[in-house]
Amino acid sequence: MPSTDPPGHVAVNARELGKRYRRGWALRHCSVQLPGARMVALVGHNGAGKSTLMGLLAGLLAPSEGAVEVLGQRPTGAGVPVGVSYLAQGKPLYPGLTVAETLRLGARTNPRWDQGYAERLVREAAVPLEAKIRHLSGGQRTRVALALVLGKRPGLLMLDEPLADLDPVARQATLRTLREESRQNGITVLLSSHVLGELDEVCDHLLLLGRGKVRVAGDIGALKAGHRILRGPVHATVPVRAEDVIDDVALPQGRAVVARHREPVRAPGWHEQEPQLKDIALAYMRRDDMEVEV
Ligand SMILES: Nc1ncnc2c1ncn2[C@@H]1O[C@H](COP(=O)(O)OP(=O)(O)OP(=O)(O)O)[C@@H](O)[C@H]1O
Repeated sequence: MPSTDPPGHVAVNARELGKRYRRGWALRHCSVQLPGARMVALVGHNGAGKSTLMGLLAGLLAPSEGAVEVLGQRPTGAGVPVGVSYLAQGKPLYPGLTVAETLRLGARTNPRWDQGYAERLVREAAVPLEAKIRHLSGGQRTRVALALVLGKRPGLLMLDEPLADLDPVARQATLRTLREESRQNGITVLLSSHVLGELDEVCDHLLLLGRGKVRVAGDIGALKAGHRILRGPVHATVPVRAEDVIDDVALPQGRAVVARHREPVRAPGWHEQEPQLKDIALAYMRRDDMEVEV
Protein backbone atom coordinates (compact mmCIF):
# COMPACT_ATOMS: atom_id res chain seq x y z
CA MET A 1 0.00 0.00 0.00
CA PRO A 2 1.33 3.45 -0.82
CA SER A 3 1.87 5.79 2.08
CA THR A 4 -1.11 8.07 2.67
CA ASP A 5 0.42 10.80 4.78
CA PRO A 6 -1.82 13.88 4.55
CA PRO A 7 -0.58 16.79 2.46
CA GLY A 8 0.89 19.62 4.53
CA HIS A 9 2.21 17.30 7.22
CA VAL A 10 5.72 17.58 8.62
CA ALA A 11 7.84 14.51 7.89
CA VAL A 12 10.79 15.44 10.09
CA ASN A 13 10.94 17.81 13.04
CA ALA A 14 14.35 18.07 14.70
CA ARG A 15 15.03 20.34 17.66
CA GLU A 16 18.59 21.09 18.71
CA LEU A 17 19.58 17.67 17.49
CA GLY A 18 23.23 16.74 18.05
CA LYS A 19 25.54 13.77 17.65
CA ARG A 20 28.94 13.54 19.29
CA TYR A 21 31.52 10.96 18.34
CA ARG A 22 34.70 10.39 20.34
CA ARG A 23 36.61 12.96 18.32
CA GLY A 24 33.95 15.65 18.58
CA TRP A 25 30.55 16.83 17.39
CA ALA A 26 29.49 15.59 13.94
CA LEU A 27 26.16 17.43 14.14
CA ARG A 28 25.11 20.17 16.56
CA HIS A 29 22.15 22.49 17.22
CA CYS A 30 20.34 21.01 14.24
CA SER A 31 16.77 22.35 14.26
CA VAL A 32 14.92 21.65 11.07
CA GLN A 33 11.48 20.83 9.75
CA LEU A 34 11.09 18.89 6.53
CA PRO A 35 7.65 19.19 4.91
CA GLY A 36 5.89 16.03 3.80
CA ALA A 37 5.56 14.95 0.16
CA ARG A 38 8.66 16.86 -0.91
CA MET A 39 11.90 15.98 -2.64
CA VAL A 40 14.60 17.28 -0.34
CA ALA A 41 18.17 17.80 -1.54
CA LEU A 42 20.64 17.13 1.30
CA VAL A 43 23.83 18.95 0.43
CA GLY A 44 27.14 19.77 2.11
CA HIS A 45 30.86 19.27 1.83
CA ASN A 46 32.56 16.01 2.82
CA GLY A 47 32.21 15.48 6.56
CA ALA A 48 29.43 18.10 6.91
CA GLY A 49 27.20 15.63 8.78
CA LYS A 50 24.80 14.39 6.09
CA SER A 51 25.19 10.66 6.79
CA THR A 52 25.10 11.32 10.53
CA LEU A 53 21.78 13.18 10.15
CA MET A 54 20.31 10.35 8.07
CA GLY A 55 21.53 7.78 10.63
CA LEU A 56 19.77 9.72 13.41
CA LEU A 57 16.52 10.06 11.42
CA ALA A 58 16.66 6.38 10.50
CA GLY A 59 16.96 5.41 14.17
CA LEU A 60 20.34 3.76 13.63
CA LEU A 61 22.24 6.32 15.70
CA ALA A 62 21.23 7.63 19.12
CA PRO A 63 21.22 11.43 19.47
CA SER A 64 23.70 12.86 21.97
CA GLU A 65 21.42 15.83 22.56
CA GLY A 66 18.14 17.27 21.33
CA ALA A 67 15.14 15.45 19.95
CA VAL A 68 13.68 14.46 16.62
CA GLU A 69 10.30 13.29 15.39
CA VAL A 70 10.08 11.32 12.16
CA LEU A 71 6.60 10.63 10.78
CA GLY A 72 5.30 11.35 14.28
CA GLN A 73 7.67 8.86 15.96
CA ARG A 74 10.78 9.43 18.06
CA PRO A 75 13.74 7.41 16.80
CA THR A 76 16.16 6.68 19.65
CA GLY A 77 18.85 4.66 17.94
CA ALA A 78 17.10 1.36 18.66
CA GLY A 79 15.66 0.76 15.19
CA VAL A 80 14.10 2.19 12.05
CA PRO A 81 10.74 3.96 12.66
CA VAL A 82 7.65 2.55 10.93
CA GLY A 83 7.30 3.89 7.39
CA VAL A 84 10.95 4.91 7.05
CA SER A 85 13.26 3.45 4.42
CA TYR A 86 16.98 4.19 4.41
CA LEU A 87 19.60 3.32 1.85
CA ALA A 88 23.05 3.87 3.34
CA GLN A 89 26.08 4.78 1.26
CA GLY A 90 27.50 1.23 1.28
CA LYS A 91 24.15 -0.22 0.01
CA PRO A 92 24.30 -3.35 2.18
CA LEU A 93 22.93 -6.46 0.40
CA TYR A 94 23.66 -10.16 0.99
CA PRO A 95 26.11 -11.19 -1.79
CA GLY A 96 25.14 -14.88 -1.62
CA LEU A 97 21.42 -14.28 -2.28
CA THR A 98 19.83 -13.98 -5.70
CA VAL A 99 17.88 -10.85 -6.62
CA ALA A 100 14.59 -12.78 -6.23
CA GLU A 101 15.65 -14.04 -2.78
CA THR A 102 16.62 -10.50 -1.81
CA LEU A 103 13.14 -9.26 -2.71
CA ARG A 104 11.56 -12.21 -0.85
CA LEU A 105 13.54 -11.18 2.23
CA GLY A 106 12.13 -7.68 1.77
CA ALA A 107 8.63 -9.17 1.66
CA ARG A 108 9.19 -11.19 4.86
CA THR A 109 10.52 -8.25 6.86
CA ASN A 110 8.16 -5.47 5.75
CA PRO A 111 4.41 -5.42 6.39
CA ARG A 112 3.75 -2.80 3.66
CA TRP A 113 5.84 -4.63 1.06
CA ASP A 114 4.74 -4.24 -2.58
CA GLN A 115 6.20 -7.22 -4.46
CA GLY A 116 4.80 -6.24 -7.86
CA TYR A 117 6.33 -2.78 -7.63
CA ALA A 118 9.74 -4.03 -6.45
CA GLU A 119 9.86 -6.59 -9.27
CA ARG A 120 8.87 -3.98 -11.82
CA LEU A 121 11.72 -1.70 -10.72
CA VAL A 122 14.21 -4.57 -11.06
CA ARG A 123 12.81 -5.52 -14.48
CA GLU A 124 12.99 -1.91 -15.68
CA ALA A 125 16.65 -1.90 -14.68
CA ALA A 126 17.16 -5.11 -16.76
CA VAL A 127 18.59 -6.95 -13.75
CA PRO A 128 17.91 -10.74 -13.91
CA LEU A 129 15.90 -11.98 -10.92
CA GLU A 130 17.90 -15.23 -10.79
CA ALA A 131 21.32 -13.49 -10.70
CA LYS A 132 23.37 -13.63 -7.49
CA ILE A 133 24.01 -10.23 -5.89
CA ARG A 134 27.78 -10.89 -5.90
CA HIS A 135 27.71 -11.25 -9.71
CA LEU A 136 26.02 -7.88 -10.32
CA SER A 137 27.80 -4.68 -11.30
CA GLY A 138 27.89 -1.81 -8.80
CA GLY A 139 25.15 0.02 -10.67
CA GLN A 140 22.94 -3.09 -10.88
CA ARG A 141 23.33 -3.61 -7.12
CA THR A 142 22.21 -0.04 -6.61
CA ARG A 143 19.08 -0.66 -8.70
CA VAL A 144 18.25 -3.75 -6.56
CA ALA A 145 18.89 -1.78 -3.37
CA LEU A 146 16.56 0.95 -4.63
CA ALA A 147 13.85 -1.61 -5.44
CA LEU A 148 14.23 -2.93 -1.90
CA VAL A 149 13.80 0.45 -0.21
CA LEU A 150 10.98 1.56 -2.55
CA GLY A 151 9.19 -1.81 -2.27
CA LYS A 152 8.67 -1.06 1.42
CA ARG A 153 6.31 1.73 0.34
CA PRO A 154 7.79 4.17 2.87
CA GLY A 155 6.46 7.55 3.95
CA LEU A 156 10.02 8.84 4.30
CA LEU A 157 12.75 7.57 2.01
CA MET A 158 16.34 8.52 2.75
CA LEU A 159 19.02 7.85 0.15
CA ASP A 160 22.68 8.54 0.90
CA GLU A 161 24.41 9.29 -2.41
CA PRO A 162 22.40 6.68 -4.34
CA LEU A 163 23.42 7.89 -7.80
CA ALA A 164 27.19 7.70 -7.49
CA ASP A 165 27.72 4.45 -9.43
CA LEU A 166 24.84 4.70 -11.91
CA ASP A 167 25.34 5.49 -15.60
CA PRO A 168 23.65 8.67 -16.89
CA VAL A 169 20.58 6.84 -18.25
CA ALA A 170 20.12 4.92 -15.00
CA ARG A 171 20.53 8.16 -13.02
CA GLN A 172 17.77 9.80 -15.04
CA ALA A 173 15.49 6.76 -14.66
CA THR A 174 16.11 6.61 -10.90
CA LEU A 175 15.48 10.32 -10.38
CA ARG A 176 12.29 10.05 -12.44
CA THR A 177 11.08 7.14 -10.31
CA LEU A 178 11.81 9.05 -7.12
CA ARG A 179 9.99 12.14 -8.33
CA GLU A 180 6.95 10.11 -9.40
CA GLU A 181 6.93 8.37 -6.01
CA SER A 182 7.01 11.67 -4.22
CA ARG A 183 4.26 13.22 -6.37
CA GLN A 184 1.91 10.27 -6.71
CA ASN A 185 2.23 8.68 -3.28
CA GLY A 186 3.09 11.75 -1.22
CA ILE A 187 6.31 10.37 0.18
CA THR A 188 9.12 12.59 1.39
CA VAL A 189 12.46 11.79 -0.21
CA LEU A 190 15.69 12.97 1.42
CA LEU A 191 18.38 12.62 -1.19
CA SER A 192 22.05 13.37 -0.58
CA SER A 193 24.32 13.98 -3.53
CA HIS A 194 27.27 16.09 -4.58
CA VAL A 195 25.86 16.41 -8.12
CA LEU A 196 23.96 19.63 -7.63
CA GLY A 197 22.70 19.96 -11.23
CA GLU A 198 20.82 16.66 -10.97
CA LEU A 199 19.28 17.59 -7.63
CA ASP A 200 17.98 20.81 -9.19
CA GLU A 201 16.01 18.82 -11.76
CA VAL A 202 13.99 16.86 -9.20
CA CYS A 203 14.18 18.47 -5.77
CA ASP A 204 11.91 21.20 -4.44
CA HIS A 205 13.47 21.69 -1.00
CA LEU A 206 17.06 22.24 0.11
CA LEU A 207 18.79 21.27 3.33
CA LEU A 208 22.39 22.39 3.30
CA LEU A 209 24.72 21.38 6.13
CA GLY A 210 28.10 22.88 6.91
CA ARG A 211 30.42 21.71 9.67
CA GLY A 212 27.63 19.91 11.46
CA LYS A 213 25.15 22.79 11.34
CA VAL A 214 22.12 23.63 9.19
CA ARG A 215 23.24 26.47 6.92
CA VAL A 216 20.33 26.69 4.47
CA ALA A 217 16.87 25.19 4.74
CA GLY A 218 13.91 25.95 2.56
CA ASP A 219 11.90 25.80 -0.60
CA ILE A 220 14.23 25.86 -3.63
CA GLY A 221 11.88 28.07 -5.66
CA ALA A 222 11.78 30.65 -2.84
CA LEU A 223 15.56 30.47 -2.46
CA LYS A 224 16.04 31.10 -6.17
CA ALA A 225 13.59 33.99 -6.11
CA GLY A 226 15.38 35.51 -3.12
CA HIS A 227 18.89 35.37 -4.59
CA ARG A 228 20.56 36.87 -7.64
CA ILE A 229 23.78 36.32 -9.52
CA LEU A 230 25.27 39.65 -10.47
CA ARG A 231 27.97 39.77 -13.12
CA GLY A 232 30.05 42.89 -13.43
CA PRO A 233 33.47 44.49 -13.71
CA VAL A 234 36.27 43.40 -11.35
CA HIS A 235 36.85 46.77 -9.69
CA ALA A 236 33.30 48.17 -9.68
CA THR A 237 31.32 48.57 -6.46
CA VAL A 238 28.84 45.74 -5.99
CA PRO A 239 25.33 47.24 -6.35
CA VAL A 240 23.76 45.50 -3.31
CA ARG A 241 24.28 45.82 0.46
CA ALA A 242 27.54 44.22 1.63
CA GLU A 243 25.70 42.09 4.21
CA ASP A 244 23.62 40.52 1.42
CA VAL A 245 26.66 39.31 -0.53
CA ILE A 246 27.10 35.57 -0.03
CA ASP A 247 29.89 34.90 -2.49
CA ASP A 248 32.07 37.00 -4.78
CA VAL A 249 34.16 35.10 -7.32
CA ALA A 250 36.70 36.44 -9.79
CA LEU A 251 36.15 35.25 -13.37
CA PRO A 252 38.51 35.45 -16.36
CA GLN A 253 36.51 38.54 -17.35
CA GLY A 254 34.88 40.34 -14.44
CA ARG A 255 33.33 38.77 -11.37
CA ALA A 256 30.21 36.90 -10.28
CA VAL A 257 28.48 37.85 -7.05
CA VAL A 258 25.80 35.70 -5.43
CA ALA A 259 23.64 37.87 -3.20
CA ARG A 260 20.40 37.79 -1.27
CA HIS A 261 18.31 40.06 -3.43
CA ARG A 262 14.95 39.96 -5.19
CA GLU A 263 14.49 43.38 -6.81
CA PRO A 264 15.89 44.18 -10.28
CA VAL A 265 19.42 45.58 -10.09
CA ARG A 266 20.00 48.61 -12.32
CA ALA A 267 23.66 49.57 -12.25
CA PRO A 268 25.89 50.35 -15.23
CA GLY A 269 28.01 47.40 -16.29
CA TRP A 270 26.12 44.88 -14.11
CA HIS A 271 23.85 42.09 -15.35
CA GLU A 272 21.70 39.91 -13.16
CA GLN A 273 20.30 36.44 -13.50
CA GLU A 274 18.31 34.03 -11.36
CA PRO A 275 20.64 31.47 -9.81
CA GLN A 276 20.36 27.72 -10.17
CA LEU A 277 20.42 25.46 -7.11
CA LYS A 278 24.11 24.80 -7.65
CA ASP A 279 24.94 28.53 -7.59
CA ILE A 280 23.15 29.03 -4.26
CA ALA A 281 24.50 25.82 -2.70
CA LEU A 282 28.08 26.52 -3.79
CA ALA A 283 27.92 30.09 -2.52
CA TYR A 284 26.77 29.01 0.96
CA MET A 285 29.19 26.06 1.01
CA ARG A 286 32.10 28.38 0.24
CA ARG A 287 30.99 30.85 2.92
CA ASP A 288 30.21 28.18 5.51
CA ASP A 289 29.41 30.78 8.20
CA MET A 290 25.93 32.00 7.24
CA GLU A 291 22.56 30.56 8.06
CA VAL A 292 19.32 31.16 6.22
CA GLU A 293 15.85 29.69 6.51
CA VAL A 294 13.15 30.31 3.91
N1 LIG B 1 31.35 6.30 13.21
C1 LIG B 1 32.01 7.45 13.36
N2 LIG B 1 32.91 7.60 14.36
C2 LIG B 1 33.56 8.75 14.55
N3 LIG B 1 33.40 9.86 13.78
C3 LIG B 1 32.52 9.77 12.76
C4 LIG B 1 31.80 8.58 12.50
N4 LIG B 1 31.00 8.78 11.42
C5 LIG B 1 31.24 10.06 11.03
N5 LIG B 1 32.15 10.65 11.83
C6 LIG B 1 32.61 12.03 11.73
O1 LIG B 1 31.49 12.89 11.76
C7 LIG B 1 31.60 13.95 10.83
C8 LIG B 1 30.43 13.94 9.86
O2 LIG B 1 30.52 12.76 9.06
P1 LIG B 1 29.39 12.34 8.04
O3 LIG B 1 29.74 10.99 7.51
O4 LIG B 1 28.06 12.51 8.69
O5 LIG B 1 29.57 13.45 6.90
P2 LIG B 1 28.96 13.50 5.41
O6 LIG B 1 28.42 14.87 5.24
O7 LIG B 1 28.02 12.38 5.19
O8 LIG B 1 30.26 13.35 4.51
P3 LIG B 1 30.47 12.72 3.02
O9 LIG B 1 29.94 13.73 2.03
O10 LIG B 1 31.96 12.63 2.93
O11 LIG B 1 29.79 11.40 2.97
C9 LIG B 1 32.97 13.78 10.15
O12 LIG B 1 33.90 14.62 10.82
C10 LIG B 1 33.31 12.33 10.39
O13 LIG B 1 34.70 12.16 10.51
